[in-house]
Amino acid sequence: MSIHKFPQDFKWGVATASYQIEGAYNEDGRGMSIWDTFAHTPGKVKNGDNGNVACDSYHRVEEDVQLLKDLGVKVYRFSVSWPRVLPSGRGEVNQAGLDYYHRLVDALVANGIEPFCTLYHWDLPQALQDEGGWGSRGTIDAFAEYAELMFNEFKGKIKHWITFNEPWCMAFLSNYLGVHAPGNKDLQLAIDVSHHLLVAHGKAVKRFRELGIPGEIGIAPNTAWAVPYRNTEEDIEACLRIYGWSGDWYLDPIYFGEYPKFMLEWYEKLGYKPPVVAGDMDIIRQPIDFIGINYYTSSMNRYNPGEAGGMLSSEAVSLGVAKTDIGWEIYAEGLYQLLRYTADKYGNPNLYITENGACYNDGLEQGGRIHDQRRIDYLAMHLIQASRAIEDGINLKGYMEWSLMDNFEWAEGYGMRFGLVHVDYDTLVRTKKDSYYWYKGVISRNWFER
Ligand SMILES: CO[C@H](O)c1c[n+]2c([nH]1)[C@H](O)[C@@H](O)[C@H](O)[C@H]2CO
Repeated sequence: MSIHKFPQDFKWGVATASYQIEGAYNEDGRGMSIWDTFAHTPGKVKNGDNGNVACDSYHRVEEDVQLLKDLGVKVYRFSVSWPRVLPSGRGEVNQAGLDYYHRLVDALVANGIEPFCTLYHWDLPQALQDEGGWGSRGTIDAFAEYAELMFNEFKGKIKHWITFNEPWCMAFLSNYLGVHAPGNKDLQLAIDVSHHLLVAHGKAVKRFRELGIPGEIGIAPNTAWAVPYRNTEEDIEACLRIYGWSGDWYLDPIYFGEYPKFMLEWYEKLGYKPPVVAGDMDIIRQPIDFIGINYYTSSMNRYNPGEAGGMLSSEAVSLGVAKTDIGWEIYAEGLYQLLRYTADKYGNPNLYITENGACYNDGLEQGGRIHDQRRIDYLAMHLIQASRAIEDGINLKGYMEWSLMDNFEWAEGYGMRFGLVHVDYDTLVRTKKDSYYWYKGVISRNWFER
């Protein structure tokens, strides 16, 4: 057994997202989002589930903040529903929507919890999608205006801002693989979306600085770590393309002002390239204050130019390790390797783990307890790697567990549970799981033994 410690000012937290927990999809002036449209389309989400009610957090601010307070978190990462504050995506503001976020932020601050705000966690106003969505350059300025509204409205109250959650999901999972809203399957569109969201990110950061907003701003890519099947140049490059797809493609333009050359050449060989307009790359490369790392799993990849290798000629093979209930392989070492790679490549910037967690569908047992020991084991394994990274000089500043509570798991619907708190979707009763109490102990001690 060893003791795993964390710095005194380490920012312990949990994370959620608007469409996954809020519900109240058509209340108090909220506009429709692409996820309302997608989830209401038969066949898109398992069991026909949708976020109409979700965890009903829109009506349960005090109850949820009490869960956060009891947990002892220092920060709470949540996202804003863009169509709840700007029903048409731009123009007329919905004051009731802003008032909801003021209630949430004020309750957090009153309880000594720092709000960590994600501006965009996938719920684009449908009105903007109707004009081309992220495939259109018009959405760039719409996002910048939305960001400016939120910066001015919450200036001094919210001091940690994330522009985008998981650009790769916004672009490729949603517009090339078609698994998420709006469900397109078009590689050039996905490359266009990636570029437009990067320009939008840069414009928002630029306004954040120009407005003199106190605090910090960053972005949270989803970074799929890949381990080479064989120690050959072909397999190593196959892994670099996997990471390049989801991480470098976004972080290189921000940190270096250019797309990763090896990925540009890969796409150009296939006949695709980003729609760069003069001045775009300078806008994108606004300095940011941190990178948010969302880590859940890794893959083992090998070069395969055939169909099994897909667009990247990179085939995933099993790591041969245990999987969570959503089928993702558990590979905590991958978190360390990812943190190391990111620190070495981008100049050891401030990092937060903005998401890490596990899907285990343990249910209520006699006596109302939920014994999710597998989640405790998963969290412990990954926190060991986080502590190791800090000891090795990596500027890891905080950890936000995914998720505070079970919630709408996108195309999987409500069947996949990631929460420290169980939600009964019939009654909306929240029940703290064993992992909630374990994590509460880690936070209060700032160390744990394993
Ligand atoms: C490979 O996992 C991805 O990085 C990822 C996993 N997750 C995410 N991104 C999203 O940011 C969350 O909204 C999901 O609920 C959460 C759990 O699926």
